[in-house]
Amino acid sequence: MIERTVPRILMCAPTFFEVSYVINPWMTGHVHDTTLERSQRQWDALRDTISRHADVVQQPPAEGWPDMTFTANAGLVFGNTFVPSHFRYAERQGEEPYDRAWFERHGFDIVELPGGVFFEGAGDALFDRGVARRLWMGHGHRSDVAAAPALARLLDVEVLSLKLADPRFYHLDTCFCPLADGYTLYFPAAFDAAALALIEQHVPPGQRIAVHEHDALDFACNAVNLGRVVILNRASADLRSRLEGAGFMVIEVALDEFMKSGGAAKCLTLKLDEATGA
Ligand SMILES: NC(=O)NCCC[C@H](N)C(=O)O
Repeated sequence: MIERTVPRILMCAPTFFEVSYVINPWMTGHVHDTTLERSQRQWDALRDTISRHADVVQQPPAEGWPDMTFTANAGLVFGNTFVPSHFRYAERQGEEPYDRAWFERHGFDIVELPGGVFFEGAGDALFDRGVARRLWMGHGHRSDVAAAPALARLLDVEVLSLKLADPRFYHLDTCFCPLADGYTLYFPAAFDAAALALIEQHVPPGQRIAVHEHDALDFACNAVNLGRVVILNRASADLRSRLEGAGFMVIEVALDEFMKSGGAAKCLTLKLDEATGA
């Protein structure tokens, strides 16, 4: 497969975005607390920023499915294969037919997980950017641990399972972000001891960028990495200088309207060219 030089990123406009139910701690106290004007403005800024480093492809939003703007959760892309999500909560399950139809229409091969396994796509499954065919998978809140061996078999990849321990960091992409050349941004306290040991075993100390709680709560790990660019909601001066020291350029885009729903930059995107590295 020929790898594209300009990555394609799937985004879905927040036309119908709102907080209308509570399925994670961030949503508590924010029901009907967002406005279309603010969310559209912040999403436009993210789209424009990403457009300078990638081609943004847009999926039409569907009325009645307010979290569909978080395209990371549609499923997992690997080469031309798409593994659709099976959402844990009924509040999001209605997104599934729209996502499946979009990927079918765009020529992806649809590969199914076994029935009854919850899996929330690239919210919980993130490819390493240093080691080919290595997938990090979070479980414990949304995705089932049973998705890990199934994905390993279906995609012929190594899957490293990480148990998430803090309900505020309910998807792996809220507390862990593989970056170019194997650098890894993560919030250690979001993981159980075995998961932390696994991270430390597979990511060399010089490539681990552990964030403090204040950065984690600002969704700094929920970053979009395109080459040497890291796009995120906010980074402290300390985190910014550590990322710059590792050769990354940090771009902040305020996304607080989406944080009321428990998501930020990475959740609002899905990379459509996930290299198979084979
Ligand atoms: N972390 C992500 O990948 N996506 C954010 C999803 C937010 C949505 N309100 C949810 O709880 O599923």
